[in-house]
Amino acid sequence: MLYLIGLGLSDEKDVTVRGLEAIKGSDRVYLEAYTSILGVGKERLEAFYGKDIIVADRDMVETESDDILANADTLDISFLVVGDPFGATTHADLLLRADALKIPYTVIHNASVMNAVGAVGLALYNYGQTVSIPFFTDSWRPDSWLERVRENARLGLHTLCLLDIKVKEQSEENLARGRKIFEPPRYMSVPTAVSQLLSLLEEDAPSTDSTPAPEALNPSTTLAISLSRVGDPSQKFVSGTLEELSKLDEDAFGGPLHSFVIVGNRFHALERDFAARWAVDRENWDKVSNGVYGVRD
Ligand SMILES: C[S@@+](CC[C@H](N)C(=O)[O-])C[C@H]1O[C@@H](n2cnc3c(N)ncnc32)[C@H](O)[C@@H]1O
Repeated sequence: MLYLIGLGLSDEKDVTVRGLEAIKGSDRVYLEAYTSILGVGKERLEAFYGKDIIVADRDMVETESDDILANADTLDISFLVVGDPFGATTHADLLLRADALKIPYTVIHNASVMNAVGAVGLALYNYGQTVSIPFFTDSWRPDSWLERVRENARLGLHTLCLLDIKVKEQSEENLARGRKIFEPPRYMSVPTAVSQLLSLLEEDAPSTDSTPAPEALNPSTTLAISLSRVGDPSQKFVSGTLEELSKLDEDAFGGPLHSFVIVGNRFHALERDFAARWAVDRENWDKVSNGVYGVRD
């Protein structure tokens, strides 16, 4: 049996009782370690679960899934995913492969950033498409996600922006020379994401749609809410205009992981008042949210 197990968002104790029982009974335990991280390292998980853990990087999951699934028709294999196994990344490939090999699987769910984002105060019902913001490079400034944000904005819907994670990346030189030397992991912070967004807005990249929506995103009147380490005791939320968030330094948000929400242009009064609690500048929040934003029933 293959168990696909969500670990939740914070530390080793967020695993569910069913998840823990499955892990304890497994012959091999893998930890998917490239789409998200917990606030604690693998050693803490091993000590709590009483099991050795094999770290599965992207390469292993994408190209060696048959090794992960080896003998899973007679043995029990656990594949651990931070958050929920279907939160953002689906791991559908692994399940399809298991299916093709006639290996039965069980999914054990847990909390995900996709539902814990509710903690910032905006109703989950009022979110549109989620986007992932990739790191810009010197030669590549991917912006297709911005059109998704604008589509949501036209409908008055909020956008959850998940931020890029780079683990086991090779420098161009090491890649070219075939050297398996990896750069330190990088987790995109809110300041980086907001400054990338503002630089795209400055360029005013033409929309592929003729609807005149770009004005829906404006540095001084678009509200956003950051969430750092949601689900952890150290979690932190900050709300304000894009401009206000861009002026804060990294310390205002603390360590990874970070996400942020671009508020749609309509607020339910409860959403507005709840999210006001994290405002950088409460007076400005009230001015923008009451003056620029519409009201949702
Ligand atoms: C590809 S998603 C993986 C989601 C994970 N499977 C889940 O269900 O939560 C990873 C991104 O989600 C966001 N994220 C995950 N956990 C978070 C947390 N605890 N607080 C804030 N953002 C988080 C970060 O932007 C991170 O780069």
